[in-house]
Amino acid sequence: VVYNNFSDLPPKIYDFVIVGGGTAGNVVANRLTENPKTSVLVLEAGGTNIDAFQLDVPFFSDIFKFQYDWNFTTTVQPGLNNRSTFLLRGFVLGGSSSVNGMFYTRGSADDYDRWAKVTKDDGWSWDNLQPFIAKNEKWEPPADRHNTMGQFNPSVHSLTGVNAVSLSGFSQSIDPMIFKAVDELGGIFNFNEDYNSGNPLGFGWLQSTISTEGRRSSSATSYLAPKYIKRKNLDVLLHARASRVLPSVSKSSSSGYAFHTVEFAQDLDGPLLQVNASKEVILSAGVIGSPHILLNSGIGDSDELSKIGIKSLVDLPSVGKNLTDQPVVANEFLVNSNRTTDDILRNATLLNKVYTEFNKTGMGPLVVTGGNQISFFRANESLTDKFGDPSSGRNSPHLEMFTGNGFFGIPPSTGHFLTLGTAVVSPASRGFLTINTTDPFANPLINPGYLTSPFDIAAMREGIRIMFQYLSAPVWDGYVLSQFGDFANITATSPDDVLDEYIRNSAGSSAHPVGTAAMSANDADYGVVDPDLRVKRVEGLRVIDSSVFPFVTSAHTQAPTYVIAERAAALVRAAWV
Ligand SMILES: Cc1cc2nc3c(=O)[nH]c(=O)nc-3n(C[C@H](O)[C@H](O)[C@H](O)COP(=O)(O)OP(=O)(O)OC[C@H]3O[C@@H](n4cnc5c(N)ncnc54)[C@H](O)[C@@H]3O)c2cc1C
Repeated sequence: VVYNNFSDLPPKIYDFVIVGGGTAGNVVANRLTENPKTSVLVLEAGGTNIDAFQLDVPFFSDIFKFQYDWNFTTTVQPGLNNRSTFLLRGFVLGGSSSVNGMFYTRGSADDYDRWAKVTKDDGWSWDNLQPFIAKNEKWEPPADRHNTMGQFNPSVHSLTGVNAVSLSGFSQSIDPMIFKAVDELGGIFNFNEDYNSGNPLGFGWLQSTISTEGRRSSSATSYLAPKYIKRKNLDVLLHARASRVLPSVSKSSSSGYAFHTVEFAQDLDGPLLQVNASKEVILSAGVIGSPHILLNSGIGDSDELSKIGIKSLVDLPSVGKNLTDQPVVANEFLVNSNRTTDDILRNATLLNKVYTEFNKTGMGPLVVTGGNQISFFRANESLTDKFGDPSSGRNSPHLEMFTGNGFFGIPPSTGHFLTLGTAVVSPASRGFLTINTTDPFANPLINPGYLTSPFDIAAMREGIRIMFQYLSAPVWDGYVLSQFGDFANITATSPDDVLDEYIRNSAGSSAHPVGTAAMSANDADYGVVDPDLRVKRVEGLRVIDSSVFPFVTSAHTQAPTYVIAERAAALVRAAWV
């Protein structure tokens, strides 16, 4: 049952209280309540009262996201020519899965094998996670029911999971050109039938968390679908923003503390309320929310906490550290075509027409998120020889290039565009999150650390040069007219300092931050949670969300977050249920 007011909740002690009804939190809530004897309360800071138009229509996910995100203050970024940047997060039931770009990318097999190695838990390896990938994914035909033969490998997909995944349901005018260029060029531009097989390198058809009806599949629409949310043992309280977890005495934990109580507020000026969990509190408030709650609660670097007047209960210096995001640059080209997505956003009559089509049929240009392809590349060995290799292995990319059949974001008033975005998906840079006040509802301070490692800026330069190499394919002659904006004077042979200036003026977040409450081996002297995602040195508290990634996967982060949540739910069930 979904509640808006604490006073309406039934007077009972829940077995588990999950903080955050986002991507991971809803998976855990769903799986734990499969057992009718287990009761779960989810506390979600956001609501559900967001315009369904903008939540459901795939095309708008990246355009209107700013309206729904909790724009945390970030410190000015020295690496980005002193610009401030925002880290976007979903602030609504479903969390970031309700507002994200819906790309479904698992990363490479090596990414997970590295997790297994650093945690000394083989359960996190690619092979051992396959059942959890399958429990999450429900492969569906694309909205336009086109023939998908050769566009994906069915043997690496699951038809039986909860969260819908499909290929693009609308073919775009540039699709044939994208793959013609691949044929013309060969080499690193090889066609990859399925980048989700564990070997992502090359060019493939994009897979997205979109249903056959052309709708967004978020953790709210899938894991909290009506058949699940009606369970008597599953309650969700909206507009409930947790401030702290509160300690009690523990005889079994090395810190002497257990955390079974969550303090929260429904109205930031209103009273602080409390709920208890008889078994565990699970933090699933995301890469910003979870470490923020830990720090507010006195769990973090004891020196840093003491300095701002917070009583340190558990000295875990890794809380908030290791923040890893993937910097991205959207490179814009003016093109000789009016069959791009730009006019949809500029012409109200056209938008109305395609929206009516979408509403009636679940088809048309609104069932794509901008582009239909994705590609992944290794950086040249000279870079990894010089700076070391931050990737997880030889089959893992350092770079992504995505294609957009139009401008990335709101287009200028004239012109038709092709976007070729470049991102460093295996970055070496690390940022951090901290707090500077005892007010638990003040925004945390975030420094994403983009491009602070020399590898990352060199890799981004290489990504841009790879993009120019790709555009040298004959198929683009006559289609691409010129370059746009700050990018206008950049060439493949621009000197490094010119490229660096462009990159530092243009790069931003790909919205994939992870790692601020990272898992590590039981005997490691760093890390925040153990391989079972229990907060180290305390009793009764786990973190299950994207903050536990020890390293970012070399791709977008929702699929791995779902996989973490599926396995974590099984670990919790094994411990208790
Ligand atoms: C705009 C955007 C675009 C993206 N595009 C893609 C993409 O195309 N493909 C991809 O794979 N990944 C994408 N991502 C990243 C991906 O969606 C996230 O990595 C993933 O969803 C994170 O899941 P999570 O469970 O860690 O956190 P979230 O899903 O963000 O869930 C956290 C939840 O906790 C709630 N919360 C936070 N603080 C509190 C508190 N104090 N008390 C109570 N509740 C709280 C939030 O409201 C939220 O519901 C994108 C993300 C964004 C924001």
